[in-house]
Amino acid sequence: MKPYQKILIRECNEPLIPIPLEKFAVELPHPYEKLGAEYGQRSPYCLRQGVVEALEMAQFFLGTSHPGWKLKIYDAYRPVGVQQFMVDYTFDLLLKKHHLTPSTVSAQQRQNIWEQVYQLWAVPSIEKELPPPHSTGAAIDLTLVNSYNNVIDMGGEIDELSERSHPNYYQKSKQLVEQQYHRHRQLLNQVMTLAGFMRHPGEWWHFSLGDQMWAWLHNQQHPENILQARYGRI
Ligand SMILES: C[C@@H](N)C(=O)N[C@H](C)C(=O)O
Ligand SMILES: [Zn+2]
Repeated sequence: MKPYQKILIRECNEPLIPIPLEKFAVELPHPYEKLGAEYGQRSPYCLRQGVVEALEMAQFFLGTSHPGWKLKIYDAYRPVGVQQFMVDYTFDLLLKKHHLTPSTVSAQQRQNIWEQVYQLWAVPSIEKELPPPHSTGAAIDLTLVNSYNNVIDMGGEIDELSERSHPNYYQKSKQLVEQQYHRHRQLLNQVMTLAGFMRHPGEWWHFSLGDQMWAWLHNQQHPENILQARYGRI
């Protein structure tokens, strides 16, 4: 169990609604659907109503400092079944990367690979108190595009299993290009934070508002004003 999963959830029953995609840039086709993940009737481009409103606010803040730039949505709502699919997919990917198969992998190697998987992905738990963040409709993975719709280089890909995914990976770099990556990560964080989101401490692209991770991160910064989560699994 991760520390943020100790946060109590007081479900507010706000609806999951479609993100108005015409206002944003969007990764299409959806990266996990492309891999074969099945979403049923719900689109991955949905979020809780209050989260969609905050996202629109973040986009507004971005446009005021960087005219024409947009948030580029990579992933949002993710049913637990898709979380399971992506966890299994990542495990298989790592097996292949190490030239292993299910029949040749040792118990120790298997455990090391699972540890790597869960460094990046939340556990696909179906327990109500332990929802994977994206299954609450309160988490989003995203990046930035400029006014020519070119994706801004953040010095790493979304979902990359490497040290570069850490938000401050380039913070102390002396290289100009890497300082620029850091500034772009900061810009994304700044507009999202202004709108009320909190960034995942290990992933520059993952933000949430109102879920357990958001409340936990908020409470670390504001121990005088302890919050609970308002969005559980949906
Ligand atoms: C891996 C990335 N897309 C992501 O969303 N990670 C978080 C921790 C998750 O799985 O909820
Ligand atoms: Zn995420």
